[in-house]
Amino acid sequence: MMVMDDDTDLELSFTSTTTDRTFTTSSSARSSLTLSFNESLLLSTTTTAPATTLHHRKWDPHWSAIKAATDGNLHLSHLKLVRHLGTGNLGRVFLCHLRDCNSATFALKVIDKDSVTPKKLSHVQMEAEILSMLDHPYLPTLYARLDVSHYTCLLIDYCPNGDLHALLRKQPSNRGLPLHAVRFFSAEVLVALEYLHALGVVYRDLKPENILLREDGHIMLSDFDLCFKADVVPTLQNNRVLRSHKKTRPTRDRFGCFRSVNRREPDEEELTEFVAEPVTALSKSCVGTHEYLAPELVSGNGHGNGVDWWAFGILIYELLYGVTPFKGGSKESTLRNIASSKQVRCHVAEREEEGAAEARDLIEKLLVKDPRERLGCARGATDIKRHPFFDGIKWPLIRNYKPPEVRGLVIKRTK
Ligand SMILES: Nc1ncnc2c1ncn2[C@@H]1O[C@H](COP(=O)(O)OP(=O)(O)OP(=O)(O)O)[C@@H](O)[C@H]1O
Repeated sequence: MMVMDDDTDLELSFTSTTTDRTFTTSSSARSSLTLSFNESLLLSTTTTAPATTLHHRKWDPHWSAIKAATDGNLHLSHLKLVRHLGTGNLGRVFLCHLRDCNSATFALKVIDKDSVTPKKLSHVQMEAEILSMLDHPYLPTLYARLDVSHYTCLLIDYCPNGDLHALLRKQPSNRGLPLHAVRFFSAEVLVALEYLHALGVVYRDLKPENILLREDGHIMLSDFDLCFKADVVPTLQNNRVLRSHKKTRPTRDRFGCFRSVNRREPDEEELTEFVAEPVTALSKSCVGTHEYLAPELVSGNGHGNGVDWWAFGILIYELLYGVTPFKGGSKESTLRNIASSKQVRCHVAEREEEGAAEARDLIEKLLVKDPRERLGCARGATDIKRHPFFDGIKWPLIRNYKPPEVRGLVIKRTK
């Protein structure tokens, strides 16, 4: 790869490999492309910047750096490309920073619209549209969309800590992450999915590769090209819930003996809860990554919000055990395993840490073949958050939790 950063021209050329991790990808051929932006192209840039004043991260120094460097109107010429970070289905991603401020780093996703199929072009539109809607700490901020000639460039947050897939591979004997880390990362993913679903966005591509890690160790979900949008009607629902799932105590039977099985305290309370779940979402296009596809996606008879909750179950499983539960010797056999699955059993070597039984129970409730019976499908994250695996998490404070210390994760602590 070669990167040239002249003050007037941005030019780079590289050889890259397209990936075929997703179901929609057919090509795994190497592609060699040259990108060059000359003066006339730079002048013809159309910049679409989201309304910064409304953004919850308006205090973010990235916004003020952009404002200071550009008078608010960002062009490609304001950016200095540093290196190629990776190549995806749609385009290439570069690390860059503002020419006038090298501490303000970003990721620039560059899509050559002339080199993608009409179907992939619709994925580009979807990704740009979804990104422009997002305003959440676990999701990327779209600082600008730059349309230059036949290129669309999306300027988003840069995550220097890689992704959860790479982090998993750094664990001893590929045995999964420590349980407290699984709990932390899956709780953050749950909150990100909750937000997406509240916007009516079904994500459809949950997997460790798409969970990037920010400098501070918190997650950032990426890749929105396979999403679909649906209607969502937020409601307030009254629900009877147990005060605490762990409140059990031995009870005496009528002969005065202690029963061997603990019974739950009937300690219920009525709660009014906010539910915003796209329960009527329906799509028939089969997209996603094989090992993460829900049975209804594999059968192709239509699917909705439930595919994300299934994938959430696969994710927790993979983070815990280092493998996915239905993986076969080939993509076809993986799909067969998913289609024939009745009820998943966590058969891999048991983990003994505290909380492992709760994790297994949650996985089993998420990996239910019938989406109507699957945890999360009816009331979304509201029900999943209440599962004993997440007991003790103070959800409104989760953004302030300290990320776990995990081998291979270097966290920059803020003072
Ligand atoms: N914001 C980011 N910060 C750091 N690295 C990133 C960022 N976004 C993408 N990358 C890197 O660039 C690579 C390509 O990302 P991209 O989102 O284009 O495709 P992808 O993750 O391979 O998914 P897909 O092909 O399904 O769209 C990723 O694998 C990742 O390594």
